[in-house]
Amino acid sequence: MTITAPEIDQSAFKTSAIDFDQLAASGYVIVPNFLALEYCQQLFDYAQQLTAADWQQAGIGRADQYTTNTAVRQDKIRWLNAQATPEKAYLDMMENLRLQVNRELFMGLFDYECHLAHYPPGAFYRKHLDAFKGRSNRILTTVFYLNPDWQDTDGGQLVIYGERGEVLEQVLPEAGKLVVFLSDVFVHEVLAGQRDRFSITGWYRHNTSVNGVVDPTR
Ligand SMILES: O=C(O)CCC(=O)C(=O)O
Ligand SMILES: [Fe+2]
Repeated sequence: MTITAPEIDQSAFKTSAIDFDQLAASGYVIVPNFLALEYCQQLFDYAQQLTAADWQQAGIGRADQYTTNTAVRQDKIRWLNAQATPEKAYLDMMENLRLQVNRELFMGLFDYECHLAHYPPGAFYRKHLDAFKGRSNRILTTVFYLNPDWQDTDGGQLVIYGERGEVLEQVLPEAGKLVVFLSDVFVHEVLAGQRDRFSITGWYRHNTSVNGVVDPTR
């Protein structure tokens, strides 16, 4: 079954349909034109005008286990928050999607965190899982791409691997495309590209707070 997201308010982006049956059956789904290019361009332009001070070197691990390791990943990131208008529009859109996923697949997703990512030419992110079974509350990964006119020859593919290490998908980071997958199931990597590559990566999470102490988000 396929449903279309209702528009939640004027500021929210209008999104196109996601095939929830496909997500349920294979654990991932790729939606080529999730968001209309005009909205995508707004996010792309916003990312372009950010300055060096707005970005941080991406790291690995969370909270006290956080380290930066440029042999593993070389992107720069910026966590989104609702204070900046284009960031809020994206967060609203993904909140809307959270409610849809819970309605369609009963996943009990509790919240969402996401960051912009900038991979300069040559930057990569080696094979990894976003979550380890039982050790993370990250349930569902979303990656949304902002890059207009991205060509095969630009590289920068997201490669998604299956259980036996076989390549399931090679995804070009084209503007408007959304990829959703189970965070603790699919090993994936970002290949080096020829151009600056912009995306928004996020995670829907379960609530693992204990005695009212909320699990750290990052
Ligand atoms: O940008 C992508 O295609 C994937 C990024 C990723 O794997 C991550 O940030 O964990
Ligand atoms: Fe990842």
